[in-house]
Amino acid sequence: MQNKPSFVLRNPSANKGTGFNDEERNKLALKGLLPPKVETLQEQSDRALSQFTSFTNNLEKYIFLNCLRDRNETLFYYLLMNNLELMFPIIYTPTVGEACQKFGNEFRFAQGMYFATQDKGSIRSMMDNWPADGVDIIVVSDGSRILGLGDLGTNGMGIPVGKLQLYVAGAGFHPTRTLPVIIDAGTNTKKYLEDKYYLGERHTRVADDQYYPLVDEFLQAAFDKWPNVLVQFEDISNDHCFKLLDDYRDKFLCFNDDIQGTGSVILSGFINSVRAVQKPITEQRMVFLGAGSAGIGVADCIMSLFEEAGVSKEQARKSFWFVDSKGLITTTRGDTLTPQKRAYAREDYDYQLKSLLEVVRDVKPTALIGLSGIGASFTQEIIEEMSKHVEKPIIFALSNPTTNAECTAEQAYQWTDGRCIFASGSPFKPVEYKNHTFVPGQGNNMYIFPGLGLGAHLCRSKHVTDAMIITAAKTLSKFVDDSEVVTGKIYPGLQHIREISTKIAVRVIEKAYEEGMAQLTPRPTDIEAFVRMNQYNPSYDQKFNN
Ligand SMILES: NC(=O)c1ccc[n+]([C@@H]2O[C@H](COP(=O)([O-])OP(=O)(O)OC[C@H]3O[C@@H](n4cnc5c(N)ncnc54)[C@H](O)[C@@H]3O)[C@@H](O)[C@H]2O)c1
Ligand SMILES: O=C(O)C[C@H](O)C(=O)O
Ligand SMILES: [Mg+2]
Repeated sequence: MQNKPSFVLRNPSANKGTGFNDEERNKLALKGLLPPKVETLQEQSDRALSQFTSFTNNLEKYIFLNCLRDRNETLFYYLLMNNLELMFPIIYTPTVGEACQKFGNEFRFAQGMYFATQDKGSIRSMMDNWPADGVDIIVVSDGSRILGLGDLGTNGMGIPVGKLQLYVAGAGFHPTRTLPVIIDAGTNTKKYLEDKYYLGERHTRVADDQYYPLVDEFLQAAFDKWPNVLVQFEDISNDHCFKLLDDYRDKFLCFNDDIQGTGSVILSGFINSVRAVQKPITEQRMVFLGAGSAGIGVADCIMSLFEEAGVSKEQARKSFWFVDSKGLITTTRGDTLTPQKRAYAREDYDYQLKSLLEVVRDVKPTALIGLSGIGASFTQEIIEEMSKHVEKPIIFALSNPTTNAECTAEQAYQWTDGRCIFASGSPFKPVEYKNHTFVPGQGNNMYIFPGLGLGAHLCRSKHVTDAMIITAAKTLSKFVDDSEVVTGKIYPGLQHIREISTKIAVRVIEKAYEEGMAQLTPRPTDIEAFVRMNQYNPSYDQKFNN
């Protein structure tokens, strides 16, 4: 069967299904293998949308979409790009979280590549098995911290798959040139180790002396095989992710989405929140719940606003309070702090504050930023306490998926009597409160990584720099104008993601040339036209024309 031309019907990147016209059906020996009617992409998409909407369960919708992608990639991306707001919450956060948890049970076909501890020494040759001609972008996870759901091991594959679908739909990477990867270093989640359907290596996580060499071998192999590839580290637990970023950010074209992508998207939301509340950054008092990869990444990015305001780092740090599982992070609480936590540890506390409520009472914050993974941790008491002292509280419940959000949009608007500026990591529906419709913003790194990645890749940047991350944030913030900001809107609608990603890519490329990072010569004269020319758009036009 594989030798017959009709195998094209089983090749998702070549398949058009009923979209093959008569000439193609003759040429490719498809006569009789398809129903007679020749359909347009739009007609196929209409049917697929009606099939999609007939499912009442989100996981079934997820499975339907991924099976569609496995049959006809063009149709999948056409459908997705025409229904972004409806389908992003399915292929991405929050439904992708459930899909990962049930990955072993629902497995139908393999996507991407897996490199496990047993593969040590063979990774480079295994990469030759990847069927595509080239790879422009890899999203790699070890499954150790999937959203706020913990260590899912190999089940985490849904995350690289979903992120790359956003890279294609959101920015215009070519789908056949994307590669989702899982590095399987085991899992510490007993439930999966005992689950007969679990598909990963069945052992607890390997120690660092095995872990780091495995990741190193993967990276060396990837950049050897695909020298111009961009690698995005994703959902890697904080005992490893900071070191990996430090070790490789100046060696390879790579970045960590949870540290830097999140930093950038929340910096953008913060820039607009400051516009909305009309209080300068120097008057903000920020309490963070969670001091992991995302919390630290966000604070590091917000620091840039203080720098621009001429405030020293030492002084700026006094505007941040971090709470982790042990309470307020101070230099005096008697535990050993990681370097990232030490940088924000308060030196001015000779007493212990163990709970978030105590910290909120003590600090009277203007902004409360949740990146803890702990659902419902912004209680009514905490939010009401905060609201007593600030006219327009900034409340970001950023943990994913929805069940892990620190509070819901409805709770935030109700408990602040409609006064808060709210954003969440997972999408919430608009909230009706006191005859007003509040539209919550989605502070999710999905607004940043597609455009950042496209820009860095297209200009062949040597590295992803802090300046590019900040530029991406500022570019995004400009998509919300002053009249919208005053209403509490701090992020643009998802339907604009292509335009946003295009503009971010342009600004990132300009920054890369300014910083001497871009290796593409000559520099394109019209960078925006260059970006647009290189973006994938799903269409049947280009196929089988010769
Ligand atoms: N919205 C976004 O774009 C976005 C981006 C990245 C991460 N996130 C979400 O943020 C959450 C955290 O991600 P991360 O990468 O920082 O994880 P992490 O494991 O690196 O950090 C979690 C932090 O929360 C703290 N914590 C845990 N339990 C706590 C408790 N009971 N009380 C107070 N603090 C507690 C931990 O001490 C740690 O500092 C996840 O739910 C993730 O989905 C959202
Ligand atoms: O995946 C997301 O939705 C955002 C983020 O990268 C996360 O880990 O929660
Ligand atoms: Mg992530």
